[in-house]
Amino acid sequence: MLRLKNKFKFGTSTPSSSNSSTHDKSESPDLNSTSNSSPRNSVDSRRTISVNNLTENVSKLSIDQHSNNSGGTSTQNGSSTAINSSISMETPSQSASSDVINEQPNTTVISNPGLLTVKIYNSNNIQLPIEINNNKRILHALAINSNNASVSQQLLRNLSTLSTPNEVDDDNENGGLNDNNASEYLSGGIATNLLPSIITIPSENLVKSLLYLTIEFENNVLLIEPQKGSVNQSTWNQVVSFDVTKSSLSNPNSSNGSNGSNNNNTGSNFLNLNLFIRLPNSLIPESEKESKKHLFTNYNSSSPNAAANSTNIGDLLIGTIKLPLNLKYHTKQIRLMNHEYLKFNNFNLGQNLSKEMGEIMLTIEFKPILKTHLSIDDFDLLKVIGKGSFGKVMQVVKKDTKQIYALKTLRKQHIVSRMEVTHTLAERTVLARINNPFIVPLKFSFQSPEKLYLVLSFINGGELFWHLQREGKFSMDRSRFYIAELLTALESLHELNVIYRDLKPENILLDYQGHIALCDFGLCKLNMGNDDRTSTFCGTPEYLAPELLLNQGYTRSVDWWTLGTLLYEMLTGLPPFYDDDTNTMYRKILQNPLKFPGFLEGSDAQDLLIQLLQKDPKHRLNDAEKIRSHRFFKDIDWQKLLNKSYLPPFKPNVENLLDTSNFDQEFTKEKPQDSVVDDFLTESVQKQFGGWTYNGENAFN
Ligand SMILES: Nc1ncnc2c1ncn2[C@@H]1O[C@H](COP(=O)(O)OP(=O)(O)OP(=O)(O)O)[C@@H](O)[C@H]1O
Repeated sequence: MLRLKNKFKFGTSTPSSSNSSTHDKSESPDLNSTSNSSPRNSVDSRRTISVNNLTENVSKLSIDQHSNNSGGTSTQNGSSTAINSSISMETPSQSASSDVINEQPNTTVISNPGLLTVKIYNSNNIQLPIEINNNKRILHALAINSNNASVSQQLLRNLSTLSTPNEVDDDNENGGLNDNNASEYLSGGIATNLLPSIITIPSENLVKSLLYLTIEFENNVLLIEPQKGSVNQSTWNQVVSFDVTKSSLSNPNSSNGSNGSNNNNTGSNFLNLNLFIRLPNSLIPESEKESKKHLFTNYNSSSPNAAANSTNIGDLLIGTIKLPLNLKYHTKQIRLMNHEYLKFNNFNLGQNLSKEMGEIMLTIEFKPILKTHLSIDDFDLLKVIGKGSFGKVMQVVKKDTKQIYALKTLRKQHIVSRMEVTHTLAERTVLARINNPFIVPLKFSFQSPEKLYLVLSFINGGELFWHLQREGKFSMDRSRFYIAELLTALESLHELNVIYRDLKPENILLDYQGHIALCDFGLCKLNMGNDDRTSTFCGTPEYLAPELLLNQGYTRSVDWWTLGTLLYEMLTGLPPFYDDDTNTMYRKILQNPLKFPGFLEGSDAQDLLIQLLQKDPKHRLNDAEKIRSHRFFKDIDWQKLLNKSYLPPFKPNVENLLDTSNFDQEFTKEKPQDSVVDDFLTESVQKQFGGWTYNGENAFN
């Protein structure tokens, strides 16, 4: 059975719309009805239900078409105004709402936002973490594709003298020398030594460079290739830049909890460099493919393509550099590192071994940017990549720094008329506060009189929903990896007293490397302490926890129920109580026992699922630390996970940061434009959006 994606946010259509699904909290599902209101195979079968409960009701807001419009820009008057207006978010009409973080009036501005520039000069002594096949033919092919004629000639000469006629080619039992199989194998470890030290790096369009380096900062990943040289020694001469905003302004060492799990300030404050080699498959011995598979970018892919081509296990990770950056307090341009060599380490060679794999020379500079106001004119619009409930999501490039971002636009009038002001502000507030490596980072937010804009890191590996649909289900290892990253994301939200409430594959993106990036914070509930209860009926039908359906009030425990539901769906292909008929599904969630397919019987996963999918929240595994300690995760080193030091088991097919092939063509073929709208909102309505603008300056400690 397959389900299609929910494209509409349930409950955000206009109240007058016949299709409106906005329920008051008192509106609990009619469990006696058998109406097929959410057919599995209809486009809206995975819809999010968003309901404003009475305390969240902002229905007092109205659009006065006749009043004078002076709002909208009034909040963009500089940093102190931005902070003040952020505090004044709790306007009279929202004073009863608890969906506004109680920010401290005396919060200090801790730094300026700015630009981080990394210059990469050259790398030396790069080693390979595996033995490679002594295959002369492949080395020969690489040599003739080399961009360095003299090195190429030298290698070809060396290769001819290194022939070992005694080595027998698999395809030629006579071992004779002929054009097809001429002594393809070299003796001993010659090829392993030759490759790093002699093979030059092809640079013609036809052949990709053997080496490439990914540089990641706050989930923005850039890929660069060397200009010339050998694998062992190459010249890069590349410059890359990153916008620095809130998450990079905090001290990376300040809040790594004692158990290595407190993660509000981990991960994103580091510059991560990963050096890979595109090693031809025929150079990788089968034994190395098996024993070192975790060093390859697609080691555990369960995709049909990977199965069909099991020899393609991806690129090989040579080593990693993880550099903590403390950019606090720099008000002037500063050089943080000047032509320094940093060592690559490989942490995945087993038994807690970390092996040096060579070095690279860098210069790192930080330059504060004092421009405080952004507008749509600061961006070039590249592609439409999605549609949200209140507007488009576009791939854009920031004109000054050339950084690629996702720009989410939200039309104020739609937000107001659908009574979603509180949820919308909550989304911006959570995104600005949170700092977890598996949550899509907010870089900036700004507004015009008609629209709100969120500038987010552009995550282009596709939705987890899409990958799950394509592959049916995921392997145990792959599911564990995603669930572990999501567990830390939910935990960091809970540490901020935020409930997420809408975990589902549609809201989970995969980044360039295959790590999780949780997005869409439109249903978050703020100021929810450990045992605080709320009662808004919202979420997605398949993922609703029993206590939410019973309308008896619920706590943050609903997020652990949804985590269990998601794990079940990843492992089996469907959520645990799935039914085409929504009300039947609700009844099953409330009444049916949890059933497992045979392959899960007796597994650690089954035990964890039983504990997460307890219908009574009192009996549920409700504590992030306890979940982490469950034996399902026994092999996970959580600090290593937070450091993104595990190579993801599946690498999405992404060419580069501009690549939009993982997005629906329905969107990408649309012309990207910021549509002109003629909405008119009163000053009091504009005031509701006062705290929206964010450029890193109003970061809070
Ligand atoms: N940071 C991002 N990088 C890449 N694509 C993104 C990003 N954010 C959103 N998208 C794409 O845009 C689509 C719509 O975005 P989003 O999920 O935030 O909208 P939505 O679910 O309607 O949001 P809302 O519930 O706030 O209306 C996503 O499904 C995703 O494909």
